Amino acid sequence: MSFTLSDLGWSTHFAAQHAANPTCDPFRITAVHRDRLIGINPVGESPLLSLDRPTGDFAVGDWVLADEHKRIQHLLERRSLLKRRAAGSGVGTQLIAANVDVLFIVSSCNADFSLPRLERYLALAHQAGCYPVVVLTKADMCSDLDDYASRAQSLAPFLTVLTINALDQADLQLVLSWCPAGQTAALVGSSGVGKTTLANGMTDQEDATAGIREDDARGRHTTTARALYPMRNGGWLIDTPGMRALRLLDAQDGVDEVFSDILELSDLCRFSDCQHIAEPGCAVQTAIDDGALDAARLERWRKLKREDQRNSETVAQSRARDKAFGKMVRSVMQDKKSRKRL
Ligand SMILES: Nc1nc2c(ncn2[C@@H]2O[C@H](COP(=O)(O)OP(=O)(O)OP(=O)(O)O)[C@@H](O)[C@H]2O)c(=O)[nH]1
Ligand SMILES: [Zn+2]
Repeated sequence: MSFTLSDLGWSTHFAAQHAANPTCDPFRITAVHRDRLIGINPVGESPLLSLDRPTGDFAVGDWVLADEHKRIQHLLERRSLLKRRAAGSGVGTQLIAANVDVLFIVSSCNADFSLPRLERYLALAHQAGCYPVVVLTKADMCSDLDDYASRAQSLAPFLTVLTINALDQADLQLVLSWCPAGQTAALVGSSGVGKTTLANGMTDQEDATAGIREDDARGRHTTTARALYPMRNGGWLIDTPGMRALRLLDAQDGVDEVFSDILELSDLCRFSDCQHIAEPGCAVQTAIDDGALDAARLERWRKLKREDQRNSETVAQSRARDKAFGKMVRSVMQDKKSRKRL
């Protein structure tokens, strides 16, 4: 099956960048490996080489320009980027997906439903530059559906909230209609809410699990996991293990956007550095007293900001912390040694 560039999500945003380097061919990245990348274009899918930069600089969904030897010459400016703090103790950034138009934030109409969690994901969507759509699954097993929907809706006036049964074809069509042909979606949400069910329902299941066959360096056929799947309606779905473990990273702007009501109130506080605890003339506390602002929402905002600050700790800060820890360990060891000698 072949796709045109616009089928693959190409737009004037990318065409303008290609115009500056017309001798190169555009490819959309479908998989990122340690030593190479896989790209797709109207001719088909093929391995691409990155000579100047590590493959970790690229994300599934990226558009690149490659020369006739399939060497990547340019990474095109992204429309959106989902990233996370790399696993482990390092402070590196791991790119998760690029050029995602719609982020489906999946939760279910049961115990998983949690406003703080939805807010986190909303902040993430804003930060990345994706359009958020809240999808509440298991509607068929819930008796107070409107209650869940209106609580989610209360997070933002124009937030799109869908309540669906992920096993129902008509409901799947409704979800798909929010990511039309040529657009790219991704799913986030906790374990068990129905992401796999949705992903399978929105894509051609066989195709989604098929992977890519390619020749490795020794000419052997290998099958590698693909991460960009065509959806039934001509849209695309990015699904990677990293996508399932997203945390907030440098999401300050996103957090501020989700809690813009609190920020607007803060502007009215008497003191510009008001902590909204018990200061005189605090507009935030007044709003809580008046019932205009939920105290729990203020608490959630604080928690999210703290978490974000920790996650955004700079390399220097983290090194300093590690150094201080190393020093402490050494002095304890020294202490032990000198005590042994006694
Ligand atoms: N009745 C009903 N069952 C659903 C719905 N969505 C998902 N399920 C079921 O819930 C279970 C979990 O769904 P999954 O799709 O595996 O959830 P997941 O989010 O992919 O979970 P992880 O793979 O752990 O990340 C499965 O048994 C699904 O069949 C729904 O809307 N209605
Ligand atoms: Zn205040």
